[in-house]
This record gives sequence, C-alpha cells and structure tokens, in this order.
Amino acid sequence: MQKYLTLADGKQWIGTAFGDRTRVGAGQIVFNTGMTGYQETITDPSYLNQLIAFTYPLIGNYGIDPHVNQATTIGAQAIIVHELADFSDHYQSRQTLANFLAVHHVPGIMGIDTRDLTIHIRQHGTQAAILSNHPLTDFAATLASLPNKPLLNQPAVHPAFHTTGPHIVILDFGEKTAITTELQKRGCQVTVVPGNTTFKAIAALHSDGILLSNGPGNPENYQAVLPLIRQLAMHYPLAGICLGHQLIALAYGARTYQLKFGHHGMNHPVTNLQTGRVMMTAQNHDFAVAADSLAGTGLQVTATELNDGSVEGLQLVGQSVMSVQFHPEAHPGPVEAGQFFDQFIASLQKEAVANA
Ligand SMILES: NC(=O)CC[C@H](N)C(=O)O
Repeated sequence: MQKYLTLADGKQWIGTAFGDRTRVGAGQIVFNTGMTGYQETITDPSYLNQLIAFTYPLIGNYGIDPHVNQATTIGAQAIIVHELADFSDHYQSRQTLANFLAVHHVPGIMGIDTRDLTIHIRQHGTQAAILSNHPLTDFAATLASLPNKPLLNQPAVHPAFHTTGPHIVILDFGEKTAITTELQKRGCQVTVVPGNTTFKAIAALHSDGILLSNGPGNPENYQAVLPLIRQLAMHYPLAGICLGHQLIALAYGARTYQLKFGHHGMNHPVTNLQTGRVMMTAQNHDFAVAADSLAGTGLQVTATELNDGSVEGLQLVGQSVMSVQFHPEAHPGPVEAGQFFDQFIASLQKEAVANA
C-alpha cells in the first residue's frame, strides 16, 4: 500500500505503508539523527503530534524491548524511515517495530529518501506535514480536519531502588520514564504529579526538591505555570530539563524562540562553561532560550551547544535553580551528561545542611 508524505510547502515523497497502515498522521515534521534509540525516541512524550523522520538508514533492526518505553502511549503522529528492518534480532526484543506501531495506531512510511527529506527541512525549516493514503488536494483543509492527540500524564510514586535519599517531586509536562529512573538509581524517592498541580498540593508532599520535566510544544503556551515556578523556587531547590529549562527561563523574564529545524539526536556536543569540557548529549527540542534576553533576569548561562552556540544550561545566581536544555537521562554511550542529576542532588543535600 502506498503512502504520501506531503509538506506544507508542497514537496511530496511517496513510499510504502507500515505500522497502522491506513491511519493518517498530521503535525510538525522533525528529523532525528540518532543511530540507535528509535524506541526511546518514538515513545518520548515530547514528540506529541510530530512526525518523526529518522536519518539513520535502517530502523527496527533490534526490535522492541518493553523495558525501554519512555511512556505508555505514543504521542508521535507518524514515523518515517528509509529502510525498515523486516525482522528484529535482540535477546530482549518482544515485538517488531511495525507491530508495535500497529498496536499503538501509529502510521509509518518506509522506502523514501530520508536524506533528501532532511536536506529539505534543513534548507526550508521545520513545517507542518501530513502522511496520507492519497495525494492531497487541499493541504490546509486536510491539516485542519485532522485531530491532535492529547498528552497523557502519568502521576505515580516511585520508591528509591536502594537507600533513602532525598524525595523529589517531578512536575510532569510529558515526562520521560528515564528521568525518574536516573533519580531512583541515585537513591531518590520520586513522586510524579501533573504539571498543573497547585503549590499547596505540592507542599503537602514534603519533598526536598522539585524537577520540571520535559514536554511537548511551544514553551510560551505554558504561561499559566510560570507563577507556580517562581513560588516553588522560593521554597525548594529547583531543576528543569528541556521544556522545564525553557519554563524556568520564561518564569524569570527571558524569551524563547523556535530553532530553524530543531535538535533531535544523540550527537550534540555541549560545552560546560564552568569546566570548559565538551560532552556529547542527547537532545530533542525545537525551541531554545534567547541568550540576549537573559540580561537582568538573574539567570546565567552554564552551557552552550558547540555547533550553533545556543543556550544549553542555566542557573539562577544565588539560588538553587539549575536547568539543562539537553537530556541528561539519555545517552547513546557517554554518560557524563548524567552529572546534572548528581549536581542537583548535591544541591538538595547542601540546602538540607544549611536549614538544619
Ligand atoms: N524535550 C522537550 O522537553 C522539548 C521542549 C519543547 N517542546 C521544544 O521542542 O523545544
């Protein structure tokens, strides 16, 4: 069965259907440059209502391992690959990628020139796209007629794996499971609450620190939570990852802007401005904090992306507020980005000693 991928600017690719073969997908198209990690990417809630094109030419070869899902549902609208592995080979694989997508009602297209698609997005910028079963006659009308998927929050209490370390509340805007797991591994008890929980309800949990999660969409659409963030920062050590980082910036008066084609992949070099060292990071964002909007906010840049110089880390001077744009919980190999969790936990312990 043929499938048609059409971009808002009219460019079209024709390929073969896989996954949920008849379903149509529509949203913003992004490309991901990871050579591995397709399952973590596909289940990452920050991709809500996006079409994900993989630049790595063979996808699906190690199948699907239920343990690495980042959420219980798939928010992405469609998956685009050059070649889909027709069988998977891994001792923990329980399912093929095609089957996994079919079960979650996500359509896929394979057999298209993903290099051509990526070059096109890099040159013309990120835009809306539709994956359909027939050539489109009216892109705008079709886009308007297709439904968006809702975000599914996953509130839960997660015990520490060992020892009784600090208790951290995660404000969930679309949290990846790996964030909870990285905290649990470090001895933390984690409570995940929806991003719109009130200050009073959060205070009743008696946590040692708050972490603002990653999440989908434009950070400017989250204005309602900004007063809560300022209030939380007055009472708790606060950390933010990706969307959480952008929300901290907005809460203190900085601006965010949309990148031309986003950072989606696992090979993004980031310079730690405190040590001068460069680390390889996993990233998944279309927006970034505007460096020229930070003057007078009290926020300082702690890290930058080596390729385009964009802001990758922030801290609030004199207060225990720290954030990163990249994903410290994800790594294709190098694990140094995980230091962010160590620093956050150390800041909770410092605060506890100061208040003793
Ligand atoms: N992974 C994230 O949290 C992404 C943040 C935001 N939605 C962006 O695209 O920039």
